[in-house]
This record gives sequence, C-alpha cells and structure tokens, in this order.
Amino acid sequence: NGNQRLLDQLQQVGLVNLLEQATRPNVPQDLATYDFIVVGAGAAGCTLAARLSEDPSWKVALLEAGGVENIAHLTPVLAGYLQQTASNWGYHSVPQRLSCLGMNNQECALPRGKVLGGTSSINYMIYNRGNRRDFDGWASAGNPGWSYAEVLPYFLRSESAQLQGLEQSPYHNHSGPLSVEDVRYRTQLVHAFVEASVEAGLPRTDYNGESQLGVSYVQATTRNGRRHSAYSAYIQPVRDYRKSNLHIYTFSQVTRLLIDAETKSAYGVEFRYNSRAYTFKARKEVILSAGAFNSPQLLMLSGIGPADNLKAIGVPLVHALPVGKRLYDHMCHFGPTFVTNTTGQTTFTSRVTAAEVLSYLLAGNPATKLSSIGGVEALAFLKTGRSTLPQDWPDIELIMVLGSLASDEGTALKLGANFKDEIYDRMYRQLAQARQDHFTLLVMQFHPQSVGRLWLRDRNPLGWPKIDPKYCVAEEDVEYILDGIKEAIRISKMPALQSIGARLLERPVPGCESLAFASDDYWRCSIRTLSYTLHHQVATCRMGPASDPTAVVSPQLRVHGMRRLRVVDTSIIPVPPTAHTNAAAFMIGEKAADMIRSDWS
Ligand SMILES: Cc1cc2nc3c(=O)[nH]c(=O)nc-3n(C[C@H](O)[C@H](O)[C@H](O)COP(=O)(O)OP(=O)(O)OC[C@H]3O[C@@H](n4cnc5c(N)ncnc54)[C@H](O)[C@@H]3O)c2cc1C
Repeated sequence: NGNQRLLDQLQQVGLVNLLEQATRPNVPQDLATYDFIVVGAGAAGCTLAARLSEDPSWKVALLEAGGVENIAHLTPVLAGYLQQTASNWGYHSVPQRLSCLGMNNQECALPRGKVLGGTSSINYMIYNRGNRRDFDGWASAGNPGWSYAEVLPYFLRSESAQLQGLEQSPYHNHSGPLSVEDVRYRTQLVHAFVEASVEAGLPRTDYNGESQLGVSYVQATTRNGRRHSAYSAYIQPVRDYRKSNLHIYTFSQVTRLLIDAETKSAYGVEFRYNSRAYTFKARKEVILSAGAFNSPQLLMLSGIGPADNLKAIGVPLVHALPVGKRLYDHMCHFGPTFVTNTTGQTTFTSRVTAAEVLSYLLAGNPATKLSSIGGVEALAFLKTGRSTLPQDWPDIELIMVLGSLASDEGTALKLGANFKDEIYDRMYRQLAQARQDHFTLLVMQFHPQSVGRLWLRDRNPLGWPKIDPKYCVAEEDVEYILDGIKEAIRISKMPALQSIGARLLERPVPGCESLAFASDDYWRCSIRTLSYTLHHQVATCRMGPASDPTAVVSPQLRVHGMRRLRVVDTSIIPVPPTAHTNAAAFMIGEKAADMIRSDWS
C-alpha cells in the first residue's frame, strides 16, 4: 500500500515519466523493421500511433526528438514558462519588415513542442475545433471526406468532456481519450468580461457547438485540472501493455527519409540517438507527424520539395512539390490591456512557489489559481463590419487573459515572444511593481490574407528551417485587427466591466508615442509592433487534389507522387481555420488512423 501510495504521488506530480526514462530508456536497435514508423510524438503523432497499435499484429515505432513531460508541463498556470525549456524547439522567424517591430531584431518567436506530446505539451490548452464552414470549404476544394459532417465524429472520438451544462450536447462526447474540462478557477474579472460581452450584444455560446459566434468561458484540455497532452491522453494509458508492438523512442531525431528514388517509395528513416546514426525500416508506411515546421523540413531534406530551393542547397531532387511554399498563421495583437479597481485577481505567476505547485498537484482537483491555463479565461468570437463572410463565420477572436507581460514580471512571456526589454520596461514594469490588477484582450484575426513561407537554408538536418510568416504584409489584415481592438474597447465600456473600473492601460507602445494615444493610427502602429503569433501555423504540406498546384498531400494525406509516405499533422490544413489548432491535430490523427486502417486491412 505504501509503495502504491508513493507511485500514485509520483504520478500526480509528473515524476513517473522521468523515472521511467532514467531507469528504462528505450534504446533503438539499428536496422529494426516496423510496419509503421511515425515521426514525431506530438498531438497528431501520439493519436495516430496509439490508434494504429490497437491492432497487435502491427508493429509501430514512434520517434520523438525531445524527452518527457514533467511537473511543469502538468501545471496549467506555468504554460508560459515552458517556452524557456528544452521542450521548445525555439525557432525564430526571419526578421519581419511590417510586423514584430517590438521584438528583438524584428524576429517573431515561433515556439513548438519538442517532447513526448509535442506542442500539446507546451501549449495554452485552449480546446477549440473550428467553424463548420472551415471543413466544408476543405471538402469543396477537392478534399472528399473532410466536410464538417465527416470530421465531427473524429473530434468526438477523441474527446472526453466534463463541461457544465453541456452534458447532453450532441457536440460533445464523454468517453474519448482526451479530457476537455471547464477551468474551475475563475476570477471576478472573467465574470465581468463575459457579462459585459453579453451586454454588448454577444450571445453566450458553446464555441464547439452549434454556433461559434458569441462569448464563452474557455474549454481546456486538462484532466482533474492538470494538462492533458496527447502523450498523457493517448500513449501513457496504453504504453505498458503494448510494449510488444508500440515502441517509443525519445531523444531520437529523424534526419532523413529513406526513399527508393526509382519507385519513389519511402522505406525507412535515418535518425540520431545519443549522437549516433540509426536506421529503421518500414514494411508498410513512413508517416510524418513532425509538425508544421519539421514535417516540411524533413520532406525537403529527403529531396521532396521545390526544385529551386533543393538545388540551391545541394539536395538531390526526388520529387518536385510546393512544400513550404505556403504558410498561414494566426497573428494577434498583444492587447489592449485594461487595468481595474479590483485587488488580488491577477495572478503574478513569477510568485508561484514550488511548494504551491506540489500541493496543487497532490490535491484532488482544487479550484486554485494554479489551474488557470496560462491565464486564459474566456473567448469571444466576433464578426466585424468589414467581413464579407457569411453571418455565422467569425473573423475575429478576443482571448481574455488574466494578466499581460507584467503578470510574470518579465520572466516568461516577454522572453517567450522575444519582446524587447523596452516594451516590458515602459509599458508593463510599473504594473508588476504595483501588483495592479489587469487583464488583456488579445485580438486575433482568423482569416488573414498575408501568406508566408518556409524553406531550407542548408542541408544540415539539425539546423533551423527559414521561416517567414510575413505577418501584416496585407494591409487589410491590420484593418481587421483594428476593428477587433475597437470591439474589445467597446465591450470594456459596458456596465459589467465599468463596475470594476476597467480602463485602458495608458502607457504608449514604444515606437508609437508620436501618434495620438488610442487613435486609429496609434493602433495600426501598435498592431505592427506588438504582433504576437498564437502559433497556429498551417499549410506547409497543404492538402489538396493532385490537380491543385499548391497541394503537397492528397485528401488521404499521401504525399503526391510518392508511395508509402504520408503527412499527418497540422501542416496539412489547407487554410487557417476559425480556431486554435490543437483540437484539429487530434482530429487529423484520428481520421488518418481510420484511412490507414482501411487501406491496409
Ligand atoms: C506556445 C503555444 C501555445 C499554443 N496554444 C494553443 C492552445 O491553447 N490551443 C490550441 O488549440 N492550439 C494551441 N497551439 C497550437 C497547437 O498546440 C498546435 O497546432 C498542435 O499541437 C500541433 O500539433 P501537431 O501534431 O501538428 O504537431 P506537434 O504537436 O508540434 O508535434 C510534432 C512533434 O514532432 C517532433 N519532431 C519534430 N521534428 C522531429 C524529428 N526530426 N524527429 C523526431 N521528432 C520530431 C516534435 O518534437 C513534436 O513532438 C499552441 C502552440 C504553441 C507553440
């Protein structure tokens, strides 16, 4: 009993993974053969590997460049800090001309998860699927099987919802692997924001239900108040009893696909483990689930990509495809920030102690500030007057966050986003010193016109790809966000927020001081300065029919022109969805598993 209690406690504080890794590392055997090799244990990769290994006759290898989750990953309030750890690939964009002016060297930080669980282990845990029109659009662009009616069952298959008031909703399932919960800790500020949004004319809604438009408390991928990543939801529960056919390798970074250039057939991968090169062979398929930056990188390193880029860096061309030619993302404006007359509501995360974290994790599911998902409390989905999209298709999201760069006193968000010191020093430092309650409404645009791209700088598989998101290159994108900022300010003037004294933080953005504070031009300047990605990069291995010159994979997610090679992750999403992208990654993993099963059974 004593041992069991100790084990339970280690499990609860996230130490079991570390012990397992230290005492029983899975050392690869060179030239091992698997039916399926899944590259990348992120949101889609874990889902896929877990589903494929349900068939005990299929041997599956899951290769992950990073290590395992620990106590910090489990603790929702610490989300922002994970970007300062080895669990983040730590990419930056190339310097931007028209955005990220408030970042060092005008480089936007582009974090991605490098750990079992991938980006689902370092993200902000918002659970959000998208608008039915997103998926109907994918289908009508020549991708049969991807309409809303056809993908909804896969969203549901992955979900295990514990959402108050939605127990009977046909849009939620209660028996899937991935736990989706209400955040139990809610501040006075979020109640005021939700009420003010209603006063401003927004309906209360379940943004994963019948209609997205409106305001809602956030739904989170947590279980009993702890982060529920793809690894903890899909792999951890089966890992021990699938030891014979599901082999998981950490710190194993794939460097190249093995391809028979004549038949254009993938038959394995090369990877590095402990500074040594290894080869695994695939009897059936190699599947790239390395995410929106690394899947295209691996294709290109293996000779599949734009002929000009590959020629320039000396990679022999196997098959020409527009890999990385498109890159969409959701840029948002980091603000406006509002101060309030309340006290003790804003969580200053830099003051959270180790003892608090331990006692939080050891307790059942306490509604303390530590369960706050990096401060995100509510979402509002809006339609601006500018939008020409159908009425039920939002173009702006307000993300109500308890805090700002001040709430961690410059120790996490500022560094994670690569903000210049002067942004923190001149706008936020005083707020932190005064422990002033405040909240921020991040304004995110769903359907940007700006299109970025990704390419290889050289043949080094351990180096960074070049990433140019080109945020705000389309002037129109700035105008949408400006409309969103005005909407956020309008909501702040409603009685519920006025009753707590909500008002704009009047500290001008460095670089925009010459413009009249809060004028349209001031906000335009602010948008280009406080440009902050919400990390929803998609379309670098875009899905589309063979006739589509921008497509990299087919609707079955097979790489066009290649055999036994698929991409299964968010890089296949053809256009930016009306959503954060984690839920879609799980859906893609679930759907791919069904497609692969039906192909090989
Ligand atoms: C900071 C941050 C916050 C976010 N917050 C939210 C949120 O709150 N809600 C939301 O919906 N979305 C959020 N997102 C986005 C969302 O989490 C991702 O879009 C989604 O998880 C991506 O899933 P994926 O399967 O495509 O890739 P990933 O989960 O990134 O998985 C890719 C995996 O492949 C591994 N890998 C890469 N290259 C190699 C290689 N060569 N060899 C071996 N392994 C490799 C990586 O280490 C990683 O584990 C956030 C993203 C970030 C970065």
